[in-house]
Amino acid sequence: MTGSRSPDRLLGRAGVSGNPDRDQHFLVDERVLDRLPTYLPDDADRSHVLEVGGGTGALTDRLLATSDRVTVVERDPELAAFLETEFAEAVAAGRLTVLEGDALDVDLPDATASVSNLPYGVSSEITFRLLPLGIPTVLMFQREFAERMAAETGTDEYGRLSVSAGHYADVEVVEPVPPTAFSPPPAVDSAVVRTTPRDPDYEVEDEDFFLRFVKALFTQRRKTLRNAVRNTAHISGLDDPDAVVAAADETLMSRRAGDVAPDEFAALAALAAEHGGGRDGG
Ligand SMILES: C[S@@+](CC[C@H](N)C(=O)[O-])C[C@H]1O[C@@H](n2cnc3c(N)ncnc32)[C@H](O)[C@@H]1O
Repeated sequence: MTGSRSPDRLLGRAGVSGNPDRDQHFLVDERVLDRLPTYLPDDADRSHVLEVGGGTGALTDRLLATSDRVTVVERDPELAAFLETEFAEAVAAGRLTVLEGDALDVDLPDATASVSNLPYGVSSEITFRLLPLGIPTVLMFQREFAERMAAETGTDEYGRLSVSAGHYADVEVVEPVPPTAFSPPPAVDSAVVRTTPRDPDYEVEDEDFFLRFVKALFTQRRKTLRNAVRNTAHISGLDDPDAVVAAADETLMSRRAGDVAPDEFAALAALAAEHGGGRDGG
């Protein structure tokens, strides 16, 4: 039977209690666990769902109940072995694959969606592996990170994280989650974020340059873009920042990074790339 395993019993059977030093805070609130898969967009393809950080499988169980196939990545060898045993039936039926390894290194499968209660220590790096896959995701983050990721242009929280995430997807905070929902409880509040992939108005050919360029401009978020482009050329790797400023729209150059939307950054990065951006930055 799937979708009904008690998180407390799973913890007991696995014989673990969670180790914060290993980013292990297990979700024990069954209502939150039950809701997570339902936050995927209605039209999401649930044929192959990726879960990063399987733990003792409380979420894996719910994903098996709501999708055809699940791949779970788990770095802790003991937990990966436990998942194989606990869900042996689903593994044998080809409905569950357990990948033991670091989610930052493993080859990710061609999943159609991801639902994950992420290890917070590496949540940013994992997110920027997932978003370029162009699949819908439901991800648990530290609340402050979630709010910065979903922030609207022009707000105090809007920054490079909002631009980078907003370039790939529409991002919404769908549920705040208190520390008491986890065992052991983390020191911070959490929140669930839904990302729905979008077709950006401007394609970015060199993603690394785009992310570096945005990061550089936000180091000078109170300056006009005109000054920020010039002052941060050494960070972004622009050969000829004056040429970029001259070629760009004058009104855009008079605005500040915090008021510029993701697509406008992408267009500016494309223009910068034509003027030597991305060749030698780092
Ligand atoms: C926050 S717990 C979530 C566990 C479970 N999904 C739940 O909801 O209770 C994060 C899990 O990710 C695992 N983990 C930590 N760092 C990881 C990494 N770099 N790659 C893969 N798994 C990782 C931890 O061992 C832990 O099981």
